[in-house]
Amino acid sequence: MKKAVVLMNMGGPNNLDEVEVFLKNMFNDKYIIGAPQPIRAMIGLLITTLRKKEAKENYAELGGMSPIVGHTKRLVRRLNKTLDADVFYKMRYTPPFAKDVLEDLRDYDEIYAIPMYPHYSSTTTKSSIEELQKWAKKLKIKAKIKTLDSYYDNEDYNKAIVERIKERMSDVNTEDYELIFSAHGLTQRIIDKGDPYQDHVLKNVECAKKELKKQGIKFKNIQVAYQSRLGPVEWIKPYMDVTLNEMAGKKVLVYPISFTVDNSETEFELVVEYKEIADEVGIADYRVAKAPNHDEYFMKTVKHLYENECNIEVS
Ligand SMILES: C=CC1=C(C)c2cc3[nH]c(cc4nc(cc5[nH]c(cc1n2)c(C)c5CCC(=O)O)C(CCC(=O)O)=C4C)c(C)c3C=C
Ligand SMILES: [Fe+2]
Ligand SMILES: [Fe+2]
Repeated sequence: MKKAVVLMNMGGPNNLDEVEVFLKNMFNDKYIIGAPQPIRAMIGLLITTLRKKEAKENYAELGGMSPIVGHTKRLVRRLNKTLDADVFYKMRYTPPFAKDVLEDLRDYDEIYAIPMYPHYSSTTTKSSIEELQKWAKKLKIKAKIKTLDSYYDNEDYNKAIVERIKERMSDVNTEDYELIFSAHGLTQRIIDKGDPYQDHVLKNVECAKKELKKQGIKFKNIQVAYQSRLGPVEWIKPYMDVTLNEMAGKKVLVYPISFTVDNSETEFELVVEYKEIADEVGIADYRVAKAPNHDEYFMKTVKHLYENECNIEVS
């Protein structure tokens, strides 16, 4: 029996020429921009045109590509050494796409598609699974494809979060710090239509708080805020910049709760852009923890998800 694990993520440019491809594909996704065609294409073109120059400059500062690429490849390499399946990854908006990876999986019997999103959202998990399903059908892939919705409450995943917090705070007393769990934002409209993402994020924070307590780690205060707001519409609140503005004179640790793998939203938006706000506001110390990446507890989580939790058959 030939088994493959496919990690599914959003993607990010592999080089500066791919920045436009990334943005175009993202804003052409019906789960990101809900408007029907051709309005969606027009909105997509407008946002891509407005966004691409700054986005390119940001990715240039990150070395000409998204950090998501290297972190994902490293995770795949390490998982390949520990799982009894061959491990691959596919991205939603940049290569390798679902169709590219599925071509390599023609002689496999089972494919375990594991979202790199711990929280379910139509904009991420659903969009990725549907894409995989569509191409599996088109390419007549014989393998059974299995997946799962979310794992924000997995104990090892929450241990990985706490490991990353401990790692960033090893030289200071956590009790002097405010902890902000920063989640990627979503438009309020998507939440109002029933998307469980925010509910899952808040439940994840409760699980992480329990794990911190279990390990005797205390912070001055713990709260949640949402980053990555874009355009003039309402996004879920509180906004990260507003929260930081209330932190003058305080010491702050930010943990990127939406992500299992570091990417431009963590390594650029949180580390560079929000640091500028922190400095302007007069935050006494501003730190950002790493995402789980290849932490041993996260590797254990993926192993567990593959072995026990892929109960949804999609083909
Ligand atoms: C309408 C816009 C967006 C929605 C909705 C959205 C949801 C969403 N995104 C992630 C994870 C990631 N997003 C990333 C980048 C990114 N996201 C948006 C917009 C929306 N995201 C933009 C415009 C960008 C590009 C940033 C830029 O500078 O232009 C990334 C990083 C990719 C990388 O290159 O490293 C991730 C990861 C989640 C989890 C989510 C909803 C739950
Ligand atoms: Fe995003
Ligand atoms: Fe952002």
